Amino acid sequence: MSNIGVLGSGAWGTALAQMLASDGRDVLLWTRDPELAATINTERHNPLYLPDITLSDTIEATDALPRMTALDVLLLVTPAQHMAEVMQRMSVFPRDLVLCSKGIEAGTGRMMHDVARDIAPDSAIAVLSGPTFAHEVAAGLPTAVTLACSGGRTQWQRLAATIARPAFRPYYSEDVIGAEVAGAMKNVLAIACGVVDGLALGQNARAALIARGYAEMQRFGDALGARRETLAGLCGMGDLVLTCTSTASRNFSLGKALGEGRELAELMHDRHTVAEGAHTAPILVDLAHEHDLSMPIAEAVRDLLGGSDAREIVAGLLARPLTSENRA
Ligand SMILES: NC(=O)c1ccc[n+]([C@@H]2O[C@H](COP(=O)([O-])OP(=O)(O)OC[C@H]3O[C@@H](n4cnc5c(N)ncnc54)[C@H](O)[C@@H]3O)[C@@H](O)[C@H]2O)c1
Ligand SMILES: O=P(O)(O)OC[C@H](O)CO
Repeated sequence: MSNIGVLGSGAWGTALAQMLASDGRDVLLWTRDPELAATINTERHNPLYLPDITLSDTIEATDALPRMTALDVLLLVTPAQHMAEVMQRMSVFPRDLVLCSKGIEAGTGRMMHDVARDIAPDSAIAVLSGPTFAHEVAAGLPTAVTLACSGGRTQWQRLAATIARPAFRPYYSEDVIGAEVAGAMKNVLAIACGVVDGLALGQNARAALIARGYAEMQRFGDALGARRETLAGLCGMGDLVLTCTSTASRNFSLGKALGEGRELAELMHDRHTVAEGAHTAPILVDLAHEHDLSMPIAEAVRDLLGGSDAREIVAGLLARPLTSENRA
């Protein structure tokens, strides 16, 4: 049986540890906070990020990064902007790294698999992504994800046996870049849909935004070599359906609050949880420009986060010239 660990003890890392431990397996959970490690080990709770779940006895929390090197499989679940700095503090890496964060590194434009390959070139990389609210996974509710394996079927056979549980179904893919494009972009589109909700623009507008946002995802994915069928799957359309329609999404909620007129600085100051789309939107637009792509919804989110007025942004989107639905 593979030794497995999880790097990052926010809501998603903790939920994944709980899911993996649901069959009695030992799971090592790394947290950067020694006090949180002690709380998890003694009280079986993660009070800040997953307060309503009693954690399994077979989860051991640790703040000792060197312990994470001696595993077979390591799930990386830090916020995207912190993955490189945490990985750089490790000198040896497990054979299989499973990337579970959704975002693009600001400043460099690296996707998470680029970061992992740069720092741990000898490990086999997989991406786990899909419609997965942490609290539902932690509660054992049925969930399905894309598991994109750079090491193909051989890696899949190792990982599927390690990660699948009766209520947690990974689906095989080899399209690492597609899974990453989908996961990063859906967060940006969820902010846009939240704004529509905050401005009370209606459900037609939200559906239109999801469909036109999906067209931007396809355009960006084509430029980076993603497969369209990946974007149509769990990690793309599946996660858009979830995140663009629910206030349980941090990205959607952030957009909604902005649409209601709250200030970004105040919203960011008050939060301890991550809304990845806020970090991804500016670099996504930069990358789109590099590839000469039209991505007006991503640009709208970037502008909103930069302080532009939400109603003016919507007016600008609606005033764009009429065009073909299926242009490249
Ligand atoms: N929560 C979900 O439902 C969910 C589901 C799927 C994917 N994800 C993705 O998982 C990733 C982690 O999100 P989350 O929801 O677990 O986070 P979270 O918002 O619950 O918690 C924030 C985490 O960031 C950590 N952190 C803050 N500053 C840090 C630093 N300088 N270095 C390292 N870590 C730092 C905190 O310790 C904490 O663990 C994100 O990319 C997110 O998009 C989340
Ligand atoms: O709360 P969000 O917006 O970060 O979304 C969480 C997950 O990515 C949903 O699949």
